[in-house]
Amino acid sequence: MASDSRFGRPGTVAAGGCGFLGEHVVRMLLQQEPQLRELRIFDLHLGPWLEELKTGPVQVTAIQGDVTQAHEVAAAVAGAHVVIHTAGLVDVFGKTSPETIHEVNVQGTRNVIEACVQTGTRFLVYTSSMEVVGPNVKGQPFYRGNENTPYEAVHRHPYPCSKALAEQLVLEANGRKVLGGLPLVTCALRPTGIYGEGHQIMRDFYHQGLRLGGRLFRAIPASVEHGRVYVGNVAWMHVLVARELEHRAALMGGQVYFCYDNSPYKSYEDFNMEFLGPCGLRLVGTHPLLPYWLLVFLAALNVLLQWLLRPLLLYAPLLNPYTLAMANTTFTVSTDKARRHFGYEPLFSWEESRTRTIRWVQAVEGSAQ
Ligand SMILES: NC(=O)c1ccc[n+]([C@@H]2O[C@H](COP(=O)([O-])OP(=O)(O)OC[C@H]3O[C@@H](n4cnc5c(N)ncnc54)[C@H](O)[C@@H]3O)[C@@H](O)[C@H]2O)c1
Ligand SMILES: C[C@@H](CO)CCC[C@@H](C)[C@H]1CC[C@H]2[C@@H]3[C@H](O)C=C4C[C@@H](O)CC[C@]4(C)[C@H]3CC[C@]12C
Repeated sequence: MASDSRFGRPGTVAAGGCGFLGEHVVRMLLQQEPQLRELRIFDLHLGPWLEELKTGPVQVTAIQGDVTQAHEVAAAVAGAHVVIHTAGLVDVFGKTSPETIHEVNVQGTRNVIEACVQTGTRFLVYTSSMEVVGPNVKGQPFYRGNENTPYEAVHRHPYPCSKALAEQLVLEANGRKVLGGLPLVTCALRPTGIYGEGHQIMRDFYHQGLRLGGRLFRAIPASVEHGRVYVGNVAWMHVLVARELEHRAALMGGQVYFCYDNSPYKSYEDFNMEFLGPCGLRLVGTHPLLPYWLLVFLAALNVLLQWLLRPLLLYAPLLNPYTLAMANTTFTVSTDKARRHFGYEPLFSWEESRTRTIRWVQAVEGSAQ
């Protein structure tokens, strides 16, 4: 099949295309890629919204499959031009075993790479994470750093460990010969905390606020900056990379890029209030209402409760030692590498990202007003 974009781009695979980010990637591809002829959406759980896509000009195929099953991945990837791999298990709450996280995130990514090599797919875009860098186990701040900022990237938690290993596999695969003898071109994108329509944790905070009578209580100092990026801009960056990898293989192959936009630098809680505030919630306190040692104690208690209750039920609250450390450690990026390498500019301004997110929270059932 011709891979010259003048004749239309043959198959694009969106692995994990039914997830929070994946759905935005799929919709962005359909909106912003006039050359797209065929889109395969590969996911363990297919969403009902896929049906509406099947009537458009692009041939959309939904494939229910598991990235841990090499043959299923190979069948989905065969003959495709590019794979955008956003499939993964995002779990920092102890819902899933470390073995399963490793299996899906690391072995799953290995299967995607091998599928590209065996079937002759030349371009692979991988969704990595800021957590490949940090925050590290020492809780050292990463203040407006870029892709070259020195930082001791040491992790113990299964999720960042799996993302780091998978990213390494993807970068090492750059240049491998695929079926037909041409080199594989790979690239990893590292979003910070993504927000926007469909963000489950934002939904959880909103519901928690409603349960607490329209209030949330400050737990993290306002001075701790946490990197956030709008889902539409993350999706746009994936689409641009998928498009440009072919033309700028020498420059972009084997590279990592932080995902960034013009979202403001704020603490995790203050940032959430940009959306939850206009939906009727209030963040109580200018300083943390509980002393840090008590939060550490409660986080440790939650781990104990999770362990004790495991035979009976899954207890996975937002607060645990890892999420507390993440929320309490400054980690923000400031970079223009994506602009320099492939002309990325955010598609959505901060105002638009904010408005869209607020509209979505307002539409989430039940309003505080
Ligand atoms: N959400 C964030 O803030 C954030 C930040 C940085 C990086 N990321 C990365 O972005 C990617 C997408 O994250 P998300 O927030 O959209 O998560 P998500 O859970 O909403 O989406 C992941 C998708 O992968 C699919 N999936 C899971 N296991 C699978 C398997 N075995 N086989 C096939 N599909 C499987 C899920 O069904 C889901 O549709 C992940 O790789 C994650 O590590 C997310
Ligand atoms: C102590 C609580 C008081 O309100 C606040 C807890 C907040 C945490 C639940 C979240 C703080 C930072 C978040 C993570 C961060 O945004 C980046 C991530 C990277 C990505 O690859 C997956 C999601 C996440 C780990 C994200 C998860 C939720 C937080 C830990």
